[in-house]
Amino acid sequence: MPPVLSLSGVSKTYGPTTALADVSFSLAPGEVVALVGPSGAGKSTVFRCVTRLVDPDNGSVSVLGRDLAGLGGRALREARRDIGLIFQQFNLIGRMSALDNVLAGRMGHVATWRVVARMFPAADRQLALACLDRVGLLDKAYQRADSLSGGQQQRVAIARVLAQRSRVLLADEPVSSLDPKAADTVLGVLRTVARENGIAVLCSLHQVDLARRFADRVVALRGGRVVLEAPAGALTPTAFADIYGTPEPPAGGPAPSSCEAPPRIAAA
Ligand SMILES: Nc1ncnc2c1ncn2[C@@H]1O[C@H](COP(=O)(O)OP(=O)(O)OP(=O)(O)O)[C@@H](O)[C@H]1O
Repeated sequence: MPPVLSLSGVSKTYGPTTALADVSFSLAPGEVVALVGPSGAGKSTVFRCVTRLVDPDNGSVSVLGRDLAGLGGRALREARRDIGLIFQQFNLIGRMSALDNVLAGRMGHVATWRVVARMFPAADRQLALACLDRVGLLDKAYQRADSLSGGQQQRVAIARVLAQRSRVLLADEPVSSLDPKAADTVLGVLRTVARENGIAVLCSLHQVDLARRFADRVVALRGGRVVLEAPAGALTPTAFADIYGTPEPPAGGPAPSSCEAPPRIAAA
């Protein structure tokens, strides 16, 4: 199957700092790929390149076979519609209902005046309710977002991406601020919607244990380079030590935030 998201030879420097060096990997429809690596490895820079917040110095990023470089105006807006985003801090509008937050995902699909006036067509409201149902939150549709638990808010954010009809979902540490049970629920929902809707999910995770359990594949960065690209099962304690330069903490613990040891190339 042709990839939905593809990075080819992407490099990015900030002054003297190499954030990414010749990074290549791709995601197939329905695939969940965990992006792991110590602090400063380049994970956020990957996300910034895919959303065009920064442009790579070299290489290309393609979504659905379309190179994002040079896209502007309407073409860029259309490409961005294909990319849904989920953040650590949920990024919902707290005073708005869960339903209105999900409807915000329709922004790229309906006339701007409808968004401003919050007068969405009935079909969009039906779709938004169906998306909330998919994440198990239909009964919370009219509840203020800031009255929901963290895990519920993240599920609303997933519903918003579903309503957006994105083909790629970038999840930047989506469960870092959740307790273990809520984290499992959110990642379970992410995996289910990825498979059922054919959405390619790229998810940065600090908890390597979660990457093993919920991802199909793992891409590990270190010093801006890909040091492991393999099925999630290949993320063994030995591979962990290669990536992070330190032994793996006890089960369920977060990966270390930084490391000093020199990089070693793990299994390809
Ligand atoms: N705007 C910037 N200006 C200068 N250096 C930057 C900038 N953004 C990132 N960097 C550097 O690029 C490297 C990669 O940073 P990046 O934020 O992508 O890492 P990360 O893996 O996301 O880290 P973390 O897990 O801590 O969020 C780091 O050395 C960082 O200091």
